[in-house]
Amino acid sequence: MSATIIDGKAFAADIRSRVAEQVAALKTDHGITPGLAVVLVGSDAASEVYVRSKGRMTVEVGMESFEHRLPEETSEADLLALIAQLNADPAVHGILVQLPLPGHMNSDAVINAIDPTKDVDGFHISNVGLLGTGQKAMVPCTPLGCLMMLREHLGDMSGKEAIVIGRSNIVGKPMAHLLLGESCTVSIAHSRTKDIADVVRRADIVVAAVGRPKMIKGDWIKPGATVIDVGINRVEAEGGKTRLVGDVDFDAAREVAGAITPVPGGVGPMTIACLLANTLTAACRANGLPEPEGLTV
Ligand SMILES: Nc1nc(=O)c2c([nH]1)NC[C@@H]1CN(c3ccc(C(=O)N[C@@H](CCC(=O)O)C(=O)O)cc3)C=[N+]21
Ligand SMILES: [Mg+2]
Repeated sequence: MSATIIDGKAFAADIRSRVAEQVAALKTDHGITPGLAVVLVGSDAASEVYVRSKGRMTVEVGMESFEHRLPEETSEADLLALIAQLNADPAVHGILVQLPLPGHMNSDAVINAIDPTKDVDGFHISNVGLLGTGQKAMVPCTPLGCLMMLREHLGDMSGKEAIVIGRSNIVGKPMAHLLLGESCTVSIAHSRTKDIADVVRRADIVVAAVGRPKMIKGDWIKPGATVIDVGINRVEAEGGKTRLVGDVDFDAAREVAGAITPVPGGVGPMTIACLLANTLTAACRANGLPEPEGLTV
């Protein structure tokens, strides 16, 4: 039996159209245009691609896009000064500083300088604390996108065994909190986990976020499990080309799983859609308006 393929690309397009509708209403009813500022320090080729597609989709949903490209050698003080300026700018409702930052910067200090109400990545310690205590937070975009796909596909997740593979602050840890919020029994596996295949085999829900191509094998998957593949790994392909593969061995896992997300076209597009949803949420909250429907946790 072959798994249902969860179409993140189509789901993301649907979320963006719902965001666009609510942005239009915000404009006509309240004269507010949500604005998203993206800051890119240095010129990593992959980062350039993401920043461009974020900028394009921001404009497509009717929001204002502010792009700030700073040279690699920018000082941390100069970056902090830009963040202070964006924090104070009423036209900017969301701020995203593209990670990773150059090695000479203290990323924690930079992220924690963002006004937490504008922190659409949900990486500020105050948003991490709010999520960890079950309070209203800005939720990191990738885990939020994964949760939306899981809810759509599974509905009630109460009592299900969930495993998150990877313990990063960006995906693994916030994902585990979100699954706890759905009343799953949650485990986090990582590079030191013993007998990881057996641990994964118990899970009804698998979220793979390790950043290692095809690490999760087909025979690690419990028959019928739902598999969310967060990995976006660029690997060499035939003819000197490159292609994207996930953290899961897709061809093998799809023969066992009940449902699985593809790479590309799974989690990646959902991440960007959730960034736009978070920016809309931030604009609503900043103006004392109700939360957008169906776009927050
Ligand atoms: N502060 C910060 N926040 C981020 O959210 C953030 C970041 N820094 N740094 C870089 C990573 C990476 N990231 C992606 C988003 C969408 C796709 C995406 O849409 N991928 C497409 C394929 C794109 C392609 O072909 O390269 C897909 O999976 O279908 C990929 C990667 C967000 N990141
Ligand atoms: Mg790890």
